[in-house]
Amino acid sequence: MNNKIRITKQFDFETGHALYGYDGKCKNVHGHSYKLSVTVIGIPINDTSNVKYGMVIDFGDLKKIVASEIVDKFDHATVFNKNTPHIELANELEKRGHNVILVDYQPTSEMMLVDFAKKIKNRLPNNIKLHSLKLQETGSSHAEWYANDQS
Ligand SMILES: Nc1nc2c(c(=O)[nH]1)N=C([C@H](O)[C@H](O)COP(=O)(O)OP(=O)(O)OP(=O)(O)O)CN2
Ligand SMILES: [Zn+2]
Repeated sequence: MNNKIRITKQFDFETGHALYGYDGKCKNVHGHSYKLSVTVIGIPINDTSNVKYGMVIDFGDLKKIVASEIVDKFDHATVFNKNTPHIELANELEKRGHNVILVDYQPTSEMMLVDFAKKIKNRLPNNIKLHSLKLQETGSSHAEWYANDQS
């Protein structure tokens, strides 16, 4: 029987951002201890001679993908929307040796998830699908991306 199983790994990273044009305190540069949960779905490997026997994907291999695409880049970096005047601040910080990420979206939890989903999907083997992502920004706020919600 082909039992589809979802597996989840959680990642942590510390990232700064600012919401340009926002009407609240998050228009200021500030940071979060983000928690990202990545859930993939697939059929556990059924070949007893495969070193990954019984696994959908080795948690370690999932970690390598998410670390290289997201955690290693976003941890201790500050994210700015490059289509706003924050580009000047970003350029100045970069000039002074700070770790800056320029994106072409407002760096809310929602839009970061859209970016992360695309990056992770591009790296997964064909037989494994991205099921969902959860990005926890504060103790009381998180956003979720579900493959089934996308049209
Ligand atoms: N839909 C969204 N709303 C807000 C986002 C976001 O990404 N998506 N982001 C922010 C700020 O960046 C920041 O995260 C503040 O969030 P908030 O939950 O309001 O944080 P507080 O600590 O002020 O909330 P408490 O109610 O005190 O827990 C704003 N909105
Ligand atoms: Zn914030």
